[in-house]
Order: sequence, then C-alpha cells, then structure tokens
Amino acid sequence: MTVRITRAAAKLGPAAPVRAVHLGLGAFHRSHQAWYTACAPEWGIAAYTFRNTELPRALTEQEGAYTLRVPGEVDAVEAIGSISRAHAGGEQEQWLRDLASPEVEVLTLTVTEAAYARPEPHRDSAMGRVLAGLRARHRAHGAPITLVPCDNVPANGEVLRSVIRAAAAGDPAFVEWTEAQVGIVSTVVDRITPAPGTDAAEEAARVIGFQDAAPVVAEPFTEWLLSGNFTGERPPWERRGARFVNDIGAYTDRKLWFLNGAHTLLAYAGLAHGHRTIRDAVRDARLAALVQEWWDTAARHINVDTSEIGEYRRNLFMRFAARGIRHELAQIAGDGSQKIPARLLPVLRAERAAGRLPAAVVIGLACWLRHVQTAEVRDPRAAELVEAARSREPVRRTLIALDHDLGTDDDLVSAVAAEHRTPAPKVG
Ligand SMILES: NC(=O)c1ccc[n+]([C@@H]2O[C@H](COP(=O)([O-])OP(=O)(O)OC[C@H]3O[C@@H](n4cnc5c(N)ncnc54)[C@H](O)[C@@H]3O)[C@@H](O)[C@H]2O)c1
Ligand SMILES: O=P(O)(O)OC[C@@H](O)[C@@H](O)[C@H](O)[C@H](O)CO
Repeated sequence: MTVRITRAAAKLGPAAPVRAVHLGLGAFHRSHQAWYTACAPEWGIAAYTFRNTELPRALTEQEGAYTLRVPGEVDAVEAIGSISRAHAGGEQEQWLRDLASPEVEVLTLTVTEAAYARPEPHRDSAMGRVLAGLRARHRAHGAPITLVPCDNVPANGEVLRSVIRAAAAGDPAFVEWTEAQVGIVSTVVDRITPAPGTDAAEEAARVIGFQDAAPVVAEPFTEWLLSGNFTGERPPWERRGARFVNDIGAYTDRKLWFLNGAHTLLAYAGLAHGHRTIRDAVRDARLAALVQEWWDTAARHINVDTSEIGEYRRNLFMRFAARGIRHELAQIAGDGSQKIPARLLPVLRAERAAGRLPAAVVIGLACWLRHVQTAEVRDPRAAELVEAARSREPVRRTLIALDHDLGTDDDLVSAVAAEHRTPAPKVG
C-alpha cells in the first residue's frame, strides 16, 4: 500500500514561517509560484483558495506537501514543501491575521481574469478580500507589503493598482498608505498546468509512489517575468530563473497573443472539430494551419525581434503537442468574454486599422459564437452572451457585447457571419 505524502515521508524540512500569502490556491499556484518559492526554505506560504474547502483540507492533512510531476521521456517528480499552511477562502479571520502579520511581506494572486474588477459592497470577491486584508494591515501597523498578481491579464499590476485606488477612494489615510507602502508589480507568468483530471491521485500514486490528494502535473517549460518595485523583502525567485525586467509590455503581448491567443482559437475551433485537448487539436493539420495563420498575423504587430518570435513559435508549437499534458479545450473555453479581449482583440484592432480582416480571428470569433450558442457556457457574463447569441441578430449583438466598436464594424460582422454559416471552420 502506498504511503500518504507528508513532510517527513517526502524528506522535506519542517514548514517555514509564513512570510508570503497567496490567494487562489489552484493548480497553477502549485506548479509555479510555490515551485519558485521552494528554492528558499526560509519562506513559507499561507495559501488560500477562493471557495474550495477540499483542497486545503487535503493539503493540511499532508502538512502542505504535494508532488509536482513533469512528464518527459522519464517523468520528473518533485515534492514541494513551500506551502506551510493551506486555508479555505472562508477562513476570514485567519486571512485578516495573515495579511496584518508584519512577518508577511508578499501577497501573490491567481484569481482568474474575471476577478480583477472593483469590489461591490456586500458581495464577496477576490478584490474585496484583498482590500479587507490591506485595511487590516493598515490599521494594525502599516508595514509595507508587495502584491504580485499572476493572472493572464495585460499590465496586471497596473490593473490591480487601479482597482485598489478606486476602492480606497474616500479614505485619504488609507489611500496615502497604499500609495507609499503597498508595492504592486506586473508579471508575465507561463507554465502550462492543466486542471488535474479525476484520475490524478491514482496516477500520482502509480508514478510517484505516494498517495497525494493534491498532485499537480505541468510542462517542463516555466517563465516568470516581473516588473516594478518590492517595498520589502521577497523570496529569491531568480534562483529558479525568474527575471526582473524594466519594460514588460512586449513580453506580455508575446505571451498573451501567441500562447494564450492560440489556446483560445484552438479551444473554440478545436471543439467545433470534435477534439478534446490542445495536443489533439494541434495534431489536426487544419487547426495547426489556423495557429500558424494567427501567429503570422500577430507577428505583424509585436514589438519583439523577428528571429526571437520565430524561435518562440517553434517552441510553443512543441509545447502544445507535448505528450503527457492533457489540457482540455473545454477548460480553456471558459470565460471567453474575459479572455478574448486580451488575447485576440488588440491584434484584430490593429489589423482593422490597417484595413485588413484577419482570417484567423474571424474564424475564432465565429467558433466562439457557435460555442456560446450550443455549449454549456461558463462565463461571468454567460446570461447576457447567451441571450445575444440566440437573438435574431446573433453576430452583431454578441460582438457588441464583446466590444461595441467591433460590433458596429459592418465588414467584420459580415465576415464573422459568413464564417459562422459554415458547418465547421474553413481552415487549412
Ligand atoms: N493553469 C495555467 O496553465 C496557468 C498559467 C498561467 C497563468 N494562469 C493563471 O492562473 C489562474 C488560475 O489558474 P489555475 O490553473 O490555478 O486554475 P484553478 O481552477 O486550479 O484555480 C483557480 C483559483 O482561482 C479561484 N477563483 C476562481 N474564480 C475566482 C473568482 N471569481 N474570484 C476569485 N478567485 C477565483 C479558484 O477558487 C482557485 O483557487 C488562471 O485564471 C490564469 O489567469 C494559469
Ligand atoms: O488559465 P486561463 O483560464 O487564463 O487560460 C487557459 C490557458 O490558456 C492558460 O492556462 C495557459 O495554459 C497558460 O497561460 C500557460 O502559461
């Protein structure tokens, strides 16, 4: 019988004192920020889910320990011990205590794109919790802290700063403190980490030799770029390759347009062609051609050296096709209204300004529309989108819901409508 993973069983040291807090304990935090932090045994993380109670319970039983499996010719398996405590999001008193703790100097976030909105009064939200934590810290002593958003949101630090500014307005002392003592950096984060499948624990026991109720599987590639100033100390993430850069804009476009944009296209076009995973989709020559077409289009607008982009594209294609990473298209297809604007629309706008109608985006939008019309839509704006997509003017109204100017662009509306009438995307 396999043994349940614990710190002692995995030969990890004792849990480190908590000096970092994380909100959004999911698969990506475990494969990325917690992995980077594991290089510094003196930094422990208190990690909070948003609502999930099962995962923190499992991690608590395992003393925070879990395994990261990286498939390859031979699977690499690493036991990670940087999570010192795991909590359910509902543990509000503990959350406020942790954020008010002077020992805590860093708060990382992976809360999904949709969460970066100004909190509404009396409604629980990730931003509401961040604000409550910062207020508790300000009241307690006001020691500096740095926030590190790690979601696929362009200029995520600036977005977070503007949400905090707007929510803090009306309390001048708090505003002054957040401006002076709350550092916020922007990041580009990358490591393909699918949601663990239902067989993840069984697979972990077979490959890893431990019973692990919180295993995670991720690709070998990982990247973390950070830009901005920390107001206090931080874990030495550069030991594992994190890079601190002055200008993060071009890196953001490269990641969000080339990787995430292709993911979003593959999700909707791949589902339309009957595929289930990214690997299946890119092995279909028609969809591989769609990705290349999208990358040719995006390359016209990116401020990165052409040869560097060529290499990035080649590596990306291999990452998409890698064995052992089962990234479900249905997972990526969720929250389209939050993802398409960052991943496809900047390039579409630039193409429209140049008088062109980019075929890959037209196909992507038509497939997204079909998805909204026919699938079970997981999106914070699902009700509104489904109503528009099933109306008498589905293309125009759904595009208007996405972006008013695009929905009033008659040539674009006609092109998406023509594509939408075809039974499956005309690619390849
Ligand atoms: N998985 C990846 O490959 C990957 C790579 C780069 C960046 N990211 C970023 O990390 C985020 C999380 O990815 P994941 O794979 O860990 O997903 P996940 O589903 O495993 O975890 C998501 C976490 O966010 C919380 N959450 C969900 N909706 C929320 C909301 N509205 N408000 C606050 N919290 C919410 C969940 O409870 C959970 O703790 C993504 O949305 C993305 O922005 C993921
Ligand atoms: O995690 P999401 O839902 O924002 O997007 C789905 C994927 O495109 C994304 O997780 C990528 O795999 C990731 O961004 C790779 O670093």
